[in-house]
Amino acid sequence: MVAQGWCSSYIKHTRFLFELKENDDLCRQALTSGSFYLFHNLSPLVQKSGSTYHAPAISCSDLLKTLSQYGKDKSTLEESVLLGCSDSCTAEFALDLGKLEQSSLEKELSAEFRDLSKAIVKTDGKNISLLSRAQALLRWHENNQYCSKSGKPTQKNVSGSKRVCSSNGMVYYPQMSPVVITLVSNGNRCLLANQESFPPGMYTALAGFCEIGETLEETVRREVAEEVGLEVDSLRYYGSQHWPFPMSSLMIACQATVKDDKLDINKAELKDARWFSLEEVIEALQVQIMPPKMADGTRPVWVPPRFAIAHYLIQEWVQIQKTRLEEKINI
Ligand SMILES: NC(=O)C1=CN([C@@H]2O[C@H](COP(=O)(O)OP(=O)(O)OC[C@H]3O[C@@H](n4cnc5c(N)ncnc54)[C@H](OP(=O)(O)O)[C@@H]3O)[C@@H](O)[C@H]2O)C=CC1
Ligand SMILES: [Mg+2]
Repeated sequence: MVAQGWCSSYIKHTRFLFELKENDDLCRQALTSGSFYLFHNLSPLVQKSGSTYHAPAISCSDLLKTLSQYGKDKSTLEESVLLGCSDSCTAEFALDLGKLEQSSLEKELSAEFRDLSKAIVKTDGKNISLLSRAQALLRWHENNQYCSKSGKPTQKNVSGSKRVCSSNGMVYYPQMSPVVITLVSNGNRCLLANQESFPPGMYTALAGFCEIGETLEETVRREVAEEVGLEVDSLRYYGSQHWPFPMSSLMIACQATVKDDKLDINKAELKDARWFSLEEVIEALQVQIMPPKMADGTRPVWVPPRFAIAHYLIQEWVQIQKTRLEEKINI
């Protein structure tokens, strides 16, 4: 039985979504009463309110009215992917209208399609995870329209939780690549690195993709050795985050310690890596994103902003250092 009407608990929501994913007819029905987050060639539709962006949820009836202006009908709704549901169990979908003319759509919807990597800085937390998930799912469908074995088209189920090859029945599920992000500390300093591709002045924890067959612990040890030539001594899991750029990754964040502190930087991977004191890290956390150049032409060091798990990993390290210092004073 699908959960009906008002439901508030996490379990009810989860079961409701499970049924929508499994049952095409139910999901088709949910499309006709759902709400929609719209994209245009993977750029989300956002509305500006003050200095922040908000992603509007468009009702099915409003969407159908808009689509009718372009000669489209409710069959277009089936190109959507299921994202989740509201507190009142209204199914939420994402739909990419990239085939329609962007500027006229923006006018019609009184909102703009913005590149997610730029819009994310000004978007509120709940909308960030929703849009990240939506973009990753839409991108995965766009990139997996053919079976890699038969070369024949794959078909999306209604919710978009999988695609099936029309000729050999192979099932494809949306993928994300596991990536470890590790804040290495040698006691009272932590290691932050900068890559050629980063915005100027941005330093962050060491990151690297997991290789096939590796455990997370092995990836952390390998990446730290590969990038800065250090042996990890101890390791602790901190938390995780879905990261949509450039493709979909699951960022797994860890705190690690090393005994040695002599860096041997792999210049093919990193532009720079440095040990930072507690005071330097506190200062970097306070610098705005993309700060202007200083008088000497360089930029102050800054760290990833609040939408990136790296920010919280670095903040946690600061908190631990402060607690240690307080404990020392109290002894
Ligand atoms: N959310 C956050 O707080 C942060 C997120 N990140 C993210 O972490 C990710 C990984 O960091 P990075 O230092 O670049 O990783 P790596 O150190 O693993 O280096 C990237 C290289 O690994 C190769 N690679 C191996 N597997 C993959 C795969 N599945 N997808 C893409 N490339 C792969 C590619 O090499 P080749 O080009 O030779 O194929 C790529 O250039 C980045 O996507 C970055 O955006 C990073 C820091 C903070
Ligand atoms: Mg790396």
